[in-house]
Amino acid sequence: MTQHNVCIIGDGAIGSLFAAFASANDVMVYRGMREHKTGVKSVTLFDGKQTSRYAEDISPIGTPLTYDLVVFPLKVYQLEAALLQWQAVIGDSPILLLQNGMGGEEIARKVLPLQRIYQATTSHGALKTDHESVRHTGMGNTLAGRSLSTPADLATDDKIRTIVETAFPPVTWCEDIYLSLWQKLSVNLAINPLTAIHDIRNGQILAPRYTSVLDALSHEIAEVMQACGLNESAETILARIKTVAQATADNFSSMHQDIAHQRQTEIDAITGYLLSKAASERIAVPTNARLYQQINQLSV
Ligand SMILES: NC(=O)C1=CN([C@@H]2O[C@H](COP(=O)(O)OP(=O)(O)OC[C@H]3O[C@@H](n4cnc5c(N)ncnc54)[C@H](OP(=O)(O)O)[C@@H]3O)[C@@H](O)[C@H]2O)C=CC1
Ligand SMILES: CC(C)(CO)C(=O)C(=O)O
Repeated sequence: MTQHNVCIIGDGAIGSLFAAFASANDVMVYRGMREHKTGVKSVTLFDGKQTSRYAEDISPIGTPLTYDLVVFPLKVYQLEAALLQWQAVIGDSPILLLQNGMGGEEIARKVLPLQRIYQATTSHGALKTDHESVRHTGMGNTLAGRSLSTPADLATDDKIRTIVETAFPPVTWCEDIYLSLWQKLSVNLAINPLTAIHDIRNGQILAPRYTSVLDALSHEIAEVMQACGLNESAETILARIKTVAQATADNFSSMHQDIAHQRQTEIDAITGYLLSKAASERIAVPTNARLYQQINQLSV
């Protein structure tokens, strides 16, 4: 059996988790590190096992190599700089964008017009406890698929699917990853800003005082999704938001944590993305616009 090699850019929480899973599943893992950075040395998995094996740390001025897959598990706002920095080293290797929020594909396509681009979003939880350690805080699932702007190629698509399924299980391979990303976005559009603004846990948005804002958000999101050619009703969106809020009731959302720790939020890739789609489709989204403004007021 051929051993696949995967390069993972950065040593963030999710990237380190991906690397730990991949090396435990016999995938050869290279790590794309910023120059002069030593990086994460140990990942504690959900079952308590510790792991961290990298074939090699590579740098953006290293020798170009073709990888079976290069994973970019970064924030959308870090993506353009990272792609520009790493493009010479990764050559024409297929890439996997792994983040919350939208807009990553458009950014990647501008920098790498001919690259094969795959996309993913995960519900695993991972936390960097210090600059050398990452902890797997919640078992999840990863949705992945070929991006809209990448033409189908059965053999390559199958190979990438096998690599992602082997490296980072469990994976749901999506024939329409654009729809799956939008469905995840619809959840983040409600839970993330509301929990950050009101300083509450995810489950608390189910209280009666948030009923009308959830309803308004769901209707606005549905209208924009429908204008983008996606057949989603406000009722389906609202039900999905409530299901995730219930399932993650005790968690603080990533945006809540970003605001609490005075870090840059992902609001531009979440609500900002919806606002830009709404503007081009001439759809009014006042509730989302208000949350966007409130998050920006809270941000550093
Ligand atoms: N953590 C979690 O539990 C979850 C996260 N996600 C999503 O996954 C994405 C990644 O999140 P997360 O892992 O938490 O974020 P992190 O901030 O932990 O990871 C990003 C990493 O990328 C590195 N990086 C950025 N630019 C470059 C570059 N040019 N070259 C090399 N490394 C670079 C950063 O390094 P540096 O610190 O040096 O800038 C950092 O280590 C986000 O969209 C998040 O919303 C989704 C589900 C759960
Ligand atoms: C699904 C949710 C809301 C879970 O906390 C999330 O993705 C996040 O916090 O960014």
